[in-house]
Amino acid sequence: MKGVLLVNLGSPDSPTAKDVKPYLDEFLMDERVIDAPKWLRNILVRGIILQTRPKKSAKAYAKIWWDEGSPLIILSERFTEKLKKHTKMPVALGMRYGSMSIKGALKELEDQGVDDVLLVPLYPHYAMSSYETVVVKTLEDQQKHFPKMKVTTMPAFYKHPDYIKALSESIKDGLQDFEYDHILFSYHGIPERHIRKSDPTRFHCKMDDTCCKINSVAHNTCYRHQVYDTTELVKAYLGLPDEQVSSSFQSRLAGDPWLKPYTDYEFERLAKEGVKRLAVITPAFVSDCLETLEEIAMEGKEEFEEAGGEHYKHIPCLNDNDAWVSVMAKWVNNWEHTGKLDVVPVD
Ligand SMILES: C=CC1=C(C)c2cc3[nH]c(cc4nc(cc5[nH]c(cc1n2)c(C)c5CCC(=O)O)C(CCC(=O)O)=C4C)c(C)c3C=C
Ligand SMILES: [Fe+2]
Ligand SMILES: [Fe+2]
Repeated sequence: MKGVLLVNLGSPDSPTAKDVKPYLDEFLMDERVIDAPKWLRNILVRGIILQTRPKKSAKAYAKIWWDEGSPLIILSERFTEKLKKHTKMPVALGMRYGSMSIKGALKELEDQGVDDVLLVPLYPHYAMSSYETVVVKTLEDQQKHFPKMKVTTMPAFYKHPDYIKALSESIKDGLQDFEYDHILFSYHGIPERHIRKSDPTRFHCKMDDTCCKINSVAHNTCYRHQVYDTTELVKAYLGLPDEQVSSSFQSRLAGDPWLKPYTDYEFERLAKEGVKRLAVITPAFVSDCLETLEEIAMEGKEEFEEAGGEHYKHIPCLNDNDAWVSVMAKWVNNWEHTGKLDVVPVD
């Protein structure tokens, strides 16, 4: 029997340093997130980052935590429950890190008689630290614990017309009561090195727009290329003028160069250039989470206003938006009936 496995990133069990520490340990010790050799990762993560970060992160989590729990978990669960109503297949939700494991979700599917699984990483774009690590971990767990199961993976859907339409319409709704001078598309950042590592040709990605205009297989795994595609397609769908839209990258850690421009610098630049009314959207995330609710909706607002901006609005992620649930239902039901995944045309 066929079934669907949705996987998102995960959250700590509570917004306390005690629970944030093991969660961050699992997250940052992932070789696809901090891609240093294991001995160096140990020093960087356990010897340096985890000495101070859990306390700081717990404070940030406490600012956005809901009575029911982590927003990312609750919103992913709401999406899952709605999707279940649109498909006859069993649907389970797992998280890459934390206690809602992928293995547990696979077991839930197995208990319902599922032996043919459609894995849906809940990320629109391919990055080794998000999409790829979900696929690798799911296949590892499947081979180790459910060897008779078959797993098929949904490709990154960053430019699928159905996704672009749902995202654009949700942005339009979010902007109904907000007159903006500028819309900033703020994507989660990654180290530039990850882009080079994910380039199968080794030479294509130049970290600028010149490479993106030349068709290449590299784009199938290029996070930078894919996020700029999302921005351009939403811009075209909504008929937004070039000069009122830009993209940037948030949430970097200290050390390596990460994808630029950096979101916090953009808040300052835009305000200094006279933007008074700024709308920010965060399409690297399908569910609101720490990075959108704290870093963008709270910290970003302060940074923009301190630099001279006057009105600021964070547009929510797709979360359990009905049109988005219908799109996912269309894709998974199409796979159930035809075995095909008409998701993203590759370059
Ligand atoms: C090397 C560090 C990190 C990389 C690379 C990275 C990529 C990446 N992350 C997401 C999505 C999310 N990240 C979230 C939180 C978060 N991310 C990092 C580090 C890297 N992420 C850290 C240390 C944290 C924890 C919080 C903190 O201490 O600041 C979240 C939020 C989780 C939640 O519970 O709400 C999401 C979602 C993507 C999509 C991505 C690559 C494209
Ligand atoms: Fe992250
Ligand atoms: Fe490119």
